[in-house]
Amino acid sequence: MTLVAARGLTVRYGGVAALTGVDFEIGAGEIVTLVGPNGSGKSTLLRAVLGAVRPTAGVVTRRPGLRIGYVPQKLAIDDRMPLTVRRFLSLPDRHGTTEVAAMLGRVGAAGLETRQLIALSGGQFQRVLLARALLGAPELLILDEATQGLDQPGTAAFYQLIADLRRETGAAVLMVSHDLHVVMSATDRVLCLNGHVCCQGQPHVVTAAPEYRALFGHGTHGTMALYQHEHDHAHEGCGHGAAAGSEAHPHAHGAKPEAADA
Ligand SMILES: Nc1ncnc2c1ncn2[C@@H]1O[C@H](COP(=O)(O)OP(=O)(O)OP(=O)(O)O)[C@@H](O)[C@H]1O
Repeated sequence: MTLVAARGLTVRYGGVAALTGVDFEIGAGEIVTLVGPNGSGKSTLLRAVLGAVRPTAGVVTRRPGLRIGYVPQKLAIDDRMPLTVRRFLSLPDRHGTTEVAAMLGRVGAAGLETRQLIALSGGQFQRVLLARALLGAPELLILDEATQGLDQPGTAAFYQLIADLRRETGAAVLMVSHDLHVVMSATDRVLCLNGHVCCQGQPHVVTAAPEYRALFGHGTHGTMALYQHEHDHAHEGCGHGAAAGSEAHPHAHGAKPEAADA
């Protein structure tokens, strides 16, 4: 079942074309990762899916009544205003003490209820934001570079948590990530943007090859980041220029898998 679909989505900010003619959809329970260089329209696509930005042309359709949970890239907190984690998690919708405690436990942030929001570490704060999004029982969870500022073990653990949550709740996940080598093992589909859709494809997790395990370690469950995708056009600026009319060709893409010995 399709949760959100965009057809011919074009977004301009004044004279700047952020997205041009993007076709996109995400189905129930699917994990889709958006990749692309800075300024390639990733956040704009998320915002269009959320309904926070209006298409200049094209349409975005959401399944009626769709519950969306959003974990922003950053959240400006006024450090003059005291705000505990518990209060924050009950804004705007109230949630009971038990429910809040259980959700904090689920995201690996147990016992933080009475802590001040501004006193949390980067990793704790991201987990609290995730808890807040999950308290709304979303059918679609949207994450915009949610692991910014986390170290590599923290990042890997965060994506593992996302994959576990998808399995438990059945929620679809749409996320922007620069952590290609880490996120691939938890992704069904990758969409490479550069103002338009450059390419997309399924990640192919390689778990069996002992030489890869020896090289890349077991930090992300012994998996590594490789995926295949198909080109049907030439393009520049995505870091993998293909000849015009080239045929589908599997290859490693983006950041090289690195040693993950967490
Ligand atoms: N509110 C805005 N007003 C004007 N231009 C904007 C606005 N938001 C984004 N843009 C422009 O639209 C383009 C796409 O921006 P967007 O934030 O969607 O890219 P991104 O891929 O998420 O970038 P990054 O990886 O740096 O976060 C950029 O050229 C950006 O400068």
